[in-house]
Amino acid sequence: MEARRVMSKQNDMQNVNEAVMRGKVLRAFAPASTGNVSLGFDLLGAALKPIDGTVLGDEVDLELASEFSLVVKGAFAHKLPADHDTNIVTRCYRHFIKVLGDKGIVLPAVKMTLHKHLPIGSGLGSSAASVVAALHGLNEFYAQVLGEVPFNQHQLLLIMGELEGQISGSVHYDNVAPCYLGGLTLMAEQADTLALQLPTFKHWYWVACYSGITVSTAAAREILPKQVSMPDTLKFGRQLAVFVDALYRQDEKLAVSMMTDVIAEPYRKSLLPYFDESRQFAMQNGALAFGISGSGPTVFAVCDNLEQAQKISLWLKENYIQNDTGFSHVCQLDEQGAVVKNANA
Ligand SMILES: Nc1ncnc2c1ncn2[C@@H]1O[C@H](COP(=O)(O)OP(=O)(O)OP(=O)(O)O)[C@@H](O)[C@H]1O
Ligand SMILES: N[C@@H](CCO)C(=O)O
Repeated sequence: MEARRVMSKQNDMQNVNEAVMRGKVLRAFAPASTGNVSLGFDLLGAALKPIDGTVLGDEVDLELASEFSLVVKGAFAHKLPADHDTNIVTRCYRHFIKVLGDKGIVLPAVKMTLHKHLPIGSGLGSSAASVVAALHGLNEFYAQVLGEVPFNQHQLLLIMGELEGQISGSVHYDNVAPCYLGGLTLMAEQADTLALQLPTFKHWYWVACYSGITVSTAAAREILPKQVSMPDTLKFGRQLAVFVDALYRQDEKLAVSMMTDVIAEPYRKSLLPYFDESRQFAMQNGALAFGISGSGPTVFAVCDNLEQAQKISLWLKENYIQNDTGFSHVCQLDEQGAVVKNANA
C-alpha cells in the first residue's frame, strides 16, 4: 500500500515534469575524437575541438513526443542508411528505454534529431559521437522528467561502449570515453573504473586532416595481424607506460619520443594514399608527432607552435585530401567532452 502511494506520487511528479518539458528541446553535443594517439592502440583517446570554432562533432536534439521518431540532418546525413532503425541513435534510444523499462521505469517517448556533422568511417569517432550525443542527451533529458539522471557517468559509459561495439566490430572505449568525458583518456576497463583522465600539454595543437575517403573500422581491424611479436609487445608496453609517466611529470621531450605506433600504422598506412609523404612534410616542418587518427583515414600532427600547425594543416589540405568532402582543422583538446544545452534559448 505504502509502495503504491510512493509510486503514484512519483507518477504525479513525472506528469508535472512532463508538462513542463513539453515543447522544450534539449540539444546534446559530442565532439570528434582521435583513438590510439599512435602509442595506445584501443587504450588511449583524445577529444578534439577546432580552434576556429567549427563544430566538429555530432548533435542530437530531443523533445517529448507521443511516439519515438528519428530525423537525420547535417552534411553527412545522406551517407547513413535510409532505414532509421539501423541508425545507432535509434538503437541507443531503444536500449536506454529497455534497460529502464526492465526496472519498472516507464518513460514518455521522444523525437530525436541527429545533426550528422562527422563523416562516417573517418577515424574521428563518428559513430561514437552519435552514440555519446544520443545517450548523454537521453540521460539529461529524462533527468528533467524524473528529477534525477537515470544512469550515473560510469553506467552510461558502459552502455556507450556496448552500443559503439555493436557497429565497429569490437568493444573499445578509446572514442566514446574521451568524447563523453573530454580531454585525453586512458582505458582501465575495470568493473568500477572504465577510463582515467590524463594530464596533457596545454600548449599542444593537434592538426586533424580527413582525406575524404572512407575506411571502415571493422575492415581496418581485419587487416591487422592476429599476433604481435615479442619485441613489439615490449616496445608497446614501454611506450605507453613511459608516456603516461612523462605526462604526469610534464616531460614533453620524453613524451613525444614515445609517440610511435608499432601495432596498427605499419599495416594500415597501405590504406592511406600519401600517408608517408604527409608524415615526412609534417615532421620536417616542426611536428612533434604524426600518426593515423583511430582507424583512419584522418591523420593527426601534434605541434607546439600555432604557425607550424597552420602551415601543416594547409599543406595537408592541398596534398592529403582526396575529394571535396575532406577537411583539415587545427584543434586543441576538448576538455569538456559531451555537453547539453537548451535549444529553445
Ligand atoms: N549515427 C551514426 N553515425 C555513424 N555511423 C552510423 C550511425 N548509424 C549507423 N551507422 C553505421 O555504423 C557504421 C560505422 O562504421 P565505422 O565504425 O567504420 O565508422 P565510424 O564510427 O564512423 O568510424 P570512425 O570511428 O573511424 O570515425 C557504418 O556502417 C554506418 O552506416
Ligand atoms: N582503436 C580503434 C579506434 C577506431 O576508431 C582502432 O584503431 O581500431
